[in-house]
Amino acid sequence: MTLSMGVSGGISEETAGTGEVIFPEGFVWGTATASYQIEGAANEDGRGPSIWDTFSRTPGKVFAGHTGDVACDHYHRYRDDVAMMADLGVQAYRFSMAWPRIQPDGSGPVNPRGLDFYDRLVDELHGHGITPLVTLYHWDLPQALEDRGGWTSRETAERFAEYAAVAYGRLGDRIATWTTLNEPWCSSFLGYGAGVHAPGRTDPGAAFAAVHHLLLGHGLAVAELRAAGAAQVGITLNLAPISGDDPEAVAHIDGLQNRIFLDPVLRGEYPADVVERARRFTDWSFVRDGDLDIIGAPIDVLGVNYYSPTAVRLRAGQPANPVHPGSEGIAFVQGDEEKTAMGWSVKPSGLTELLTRVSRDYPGTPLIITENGAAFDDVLADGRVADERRIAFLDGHFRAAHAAIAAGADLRGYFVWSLMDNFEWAEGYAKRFGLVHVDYASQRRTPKDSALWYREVIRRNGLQA
Ligand SMILES: OC[C@@H]1[C@@H](O)[C@H](O)[C@@H](O)c2[nH]c(CCc3ccccc3)c[n+]21
Repeated sequence: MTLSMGVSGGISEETAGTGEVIFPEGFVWGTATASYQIEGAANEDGRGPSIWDTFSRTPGKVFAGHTGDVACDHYHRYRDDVAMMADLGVQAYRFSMAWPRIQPDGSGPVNPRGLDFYDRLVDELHGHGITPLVTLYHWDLPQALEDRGGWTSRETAERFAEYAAVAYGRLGDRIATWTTLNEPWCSSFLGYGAGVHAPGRTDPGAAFAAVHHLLLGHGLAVAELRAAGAAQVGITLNLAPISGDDPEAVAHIDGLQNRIFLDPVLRGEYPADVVERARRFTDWSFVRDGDLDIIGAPIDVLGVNYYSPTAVRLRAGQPANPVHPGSEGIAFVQGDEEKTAMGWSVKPSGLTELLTRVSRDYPGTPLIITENGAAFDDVLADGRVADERRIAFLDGHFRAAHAAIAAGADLRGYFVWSLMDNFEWAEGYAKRFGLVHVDYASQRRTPKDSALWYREVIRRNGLQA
């Protein structure tokens, strides 16, 4: 079953907020994880160091000095984790491959034991009837490449395409859907601009160069995957609806958050307003003739990660937000909506707004929600986690996704972030996004109430009244 399966079947009468909601026949329900966040075994079987191994060891960068050295020990526990997914009725599983397992130095020699792990994982998934969806890059760049400029260097884009070909060569016969990057916005603006993610650089000009080379890597990898016969290729972008009274402020942030990625990938061009505003930080000389044709090569599916909307307003004297270069005078504001443990506003209607906007402005590309979920302060008591807030969060967002489908969005599937609690980047293990609770001392997994609820949603292909 590939995710490009045409959806058929009627849409039940939309009843906002309550009432029965049934998704189209063939809609795919899944869960998502990422290599550095769950695998552990950081120094095992030939894996090389990544920028997150380096960053998490840099004092002050990650909560309490947490690292991904052990994480959920998924590298050793994957069989039980896959069996747990099957028990939860999960139909598809989005995971990422660790480039440093497959090419420890990011180029040249391939580490067969690294490929062997994903071989075993994919066979385990198929053995349980779970469809794999792979992300080739979910932030764990081999450190050796960062030592040579990382994503600010064109060479990294070229090495990424070679890595994609190596991964496809071993697993292309068993993985139908290949997404290249997870959230180039994070890799570039958090990693090279604000410095709050690996590699921890704080240089807006470097961030724009990283944007381009990440996108170029995507395009070069798509060409390799197509040449090798991949059934479905795509990319995952974290996107958000941007609201505010000042059109210029909204356009500025919408440009940096959304259009700087959507336009190249789906239209083969950078948005002119973003290019102009960025000239304070870069001369864009890293863009070469033909690059945008490579980046804009057609894809089969766009992964959308949505968590929370963004609201902005003008505020005199407001310093620039380091994540958004050039955002002087623009304040990021939050309404009085409920907040998650990350401090993010809970606004399901933002998902409907986002999906309908993408469908309207970038028609013709099927969408899948590759991440949506929430961290709450879960409590394990008597072998149970009564995470009612997560159930309410997901219920609301599933209804919002259904409303987008009813409005014409070509949405094919939904992957809840995350299968299990895991290493939440700069927050370490302090934030829990999982449908399944992980006790890191014992590595015991406990499906939360939300996991049991999700099992019923999947069985019903929708929500009860
Ligand atoms: O923060 C929850 C998840 C991460 O665990 C995933 O690895 C990552 O793909 C992901 N992206 C987002 C939205 C963008 C974002 C990420 C991290 C920090 C702030 C914003 C949320 N999440």
